[in-house]
Amino acid sequence: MHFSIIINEIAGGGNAKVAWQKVKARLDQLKINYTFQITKAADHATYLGRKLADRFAGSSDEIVLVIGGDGTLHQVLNGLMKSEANRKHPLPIAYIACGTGNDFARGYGINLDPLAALDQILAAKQATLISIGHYFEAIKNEEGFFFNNIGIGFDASIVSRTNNSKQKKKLNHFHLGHLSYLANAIGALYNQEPFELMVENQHHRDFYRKSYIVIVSNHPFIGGGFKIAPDTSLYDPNLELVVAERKNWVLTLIQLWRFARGKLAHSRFAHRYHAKQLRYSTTSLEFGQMDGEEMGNRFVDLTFDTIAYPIWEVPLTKKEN
Ligand SMILES: Nc1ncnc2c1ncn2[C@@H]1O[C@H](COP(=O)(O)OP(=O)(O)OP(=O)(O)O)[C@@H](O)[C@H]1O
Repeated sequence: MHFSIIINEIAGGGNAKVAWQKVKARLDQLKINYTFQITKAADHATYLGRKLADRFAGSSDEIVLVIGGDGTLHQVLNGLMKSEANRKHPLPIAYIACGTGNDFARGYGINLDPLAALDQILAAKQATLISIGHYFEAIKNEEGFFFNNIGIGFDASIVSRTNNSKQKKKLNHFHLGHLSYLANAIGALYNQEPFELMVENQHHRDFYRKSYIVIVSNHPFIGGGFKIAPDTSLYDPNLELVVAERKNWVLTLIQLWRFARGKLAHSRFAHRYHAKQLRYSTTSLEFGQMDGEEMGNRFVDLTFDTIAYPIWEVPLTKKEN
């Protein structure tokens, strides 16, 4: 078995660099066969993923190991999936989570200690098939894949603020990335105007005039551990869409309180869709995020479904997680 490793050393405010030193020492000690590349710029991981797929897709003894945060994982996946060969015979991905939010690690069951995560990878005898999100955006004619979630509006505005805040680095140092998310949520509230949304689910259309939380999830967690979609999992081929409308401050505060406690989806203050295929569109420019990566300010007409993807890592049991 050979591991092609992609490392984003700046993930988690530098956590990934420290993790990589430990992992490298262990790999050398165990005489594991590997090569590695360190990302040199934003989005470089997409390019590296594409190159690996071009070279190795279809090979049965090649694993792509990602060391970084959810954003790096997202980029590597999308780089790999740019290759037709990888779509037919996907290279398994292994992951050591060293980011700020680490939502995929929570959703899958990956120890946040890098050496313990490496043990989970080395213990795997076969790949575990999970469900990942696939989207097509009709206005810009773009498609891609996501492990965690895609959000527009409020959530994306938080991501943009969190990614650009100095506070993130500080809180990250104390492993409190989710607090940074929460702090920026308050700031985002002041700037986020509600917007019109059309949701299509099995030929039925719903219209929301004042939506502000619109999140499609592939597993329960967002923003460093908030449970936005408690009823879906990486083994469920369905996605979960949660829409919340902004009507007045009292309702907004109740919604956010429920969001923070992981209880928004099941409350009467939100609308929830659980389906294998979904579509939604906006009529105004809105910020978007995918797996914590910014999509920019744009109109969207998004169609979603899921596909299976192999992960080379023994998941933690519910008790261990
Ligand atoms: N050498 C580099 N210089 C600048 N940016 C980089 C470099 N390598 C990667 N990046 C960027 O770093 C960003 C953050 O990476 P990532 O999302 O993995 O970490 P994080 O934000 O700390 O974690 P999480 O997404 O789990 O909260 C990505 O958008 C990626 O494009």
